[in-house]
Amino acid sequence: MALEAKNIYFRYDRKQPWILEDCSVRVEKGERLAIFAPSGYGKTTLAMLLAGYLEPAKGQILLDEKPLPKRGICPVQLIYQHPEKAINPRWRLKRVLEESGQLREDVLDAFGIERAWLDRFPRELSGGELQRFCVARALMSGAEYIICDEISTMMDVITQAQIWNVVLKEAGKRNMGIIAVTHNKHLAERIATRTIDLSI
Ligand SMILES: Nc1ncnc2c1ncn2[C@@H]1O[C@H](COP(=O)(O)OP(=O)(O)OP(=O)(O)O)[C@@H](O)[C@H]1O
Repeated sequence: MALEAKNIYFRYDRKQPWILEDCSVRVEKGERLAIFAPSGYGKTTLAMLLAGYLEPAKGQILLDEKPLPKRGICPVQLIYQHPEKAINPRWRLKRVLEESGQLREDVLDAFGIERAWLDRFPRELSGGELQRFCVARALMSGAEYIICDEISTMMDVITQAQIWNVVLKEAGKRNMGIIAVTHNKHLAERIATRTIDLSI
C-alpha cells in the first residue's frame, strides 16, 4: 500500500529545462515523509503531481500500483500553502464541507472550528482560521494520504504545534500516509518518520 511518483519528469514550459527530472518518491501508508528543499526546487510542483492536479510529461503517479482515480473524492488530498486558493469563494463553508466528505464534530472541535464559521464565506475568516478549516476538511474526506504543502506558515508557533498534533493523532488512528512539504528542518524532524532533500 503506497503512493508513488515513479521516474517522473515535469516542466511547465517545453522550452524550459525540467523542474523534476527522473524523480521518484514513495510513501507507504502509515509513513510520514517530509520533503525538504530550498525555494524553487519543485516541492509544490511535486505535491501537485502526487495529488493528481498536474500530469507528469513522463513517468507515473501510482496509488497501490494503479493510477489515481479520476472521479469522486480523491484518496490523496492536497492542503495548500494558500487556503484561499483551495476553496470556492462563492460558497459558504457549510456547503464546502457537504461537498467534500463526512462532517465530524470531533475533528471540528479538535481544530477549534466554531460552528458559526460554517455560515460564513471563505473571505470572512482569517488566513489561519481558513487553513484550520482546510486541514479539517481534508481529514474528513476519508483520504488515505494527505499532502501538506507548507500548511502552517501563516500560524503562530502554538497554533502550528496544535494543528500538527491533531493531524498526527488522526493520521496515526487511521494509518494514513503523510507527505509534508517544508523549508523548516526542525518541523520536518519533529513530524516525519523519514525526510528527503530534493536539492541533493
Ligand atoms: N504555474 C507555473 N508556471 C510556470 N512556472 C512555474 C509555475 N509554478 C511554479 N513554477 C516554477 O517552477 C519552479 C518550481 O516551483 P515550486 O513552486 O514547485 O517550487 P518550491 O520548491 O515549492 O518553491 P517554494 O519553496 O518557494 O514554494 C520555480 O522555478 C517556479 O518559478
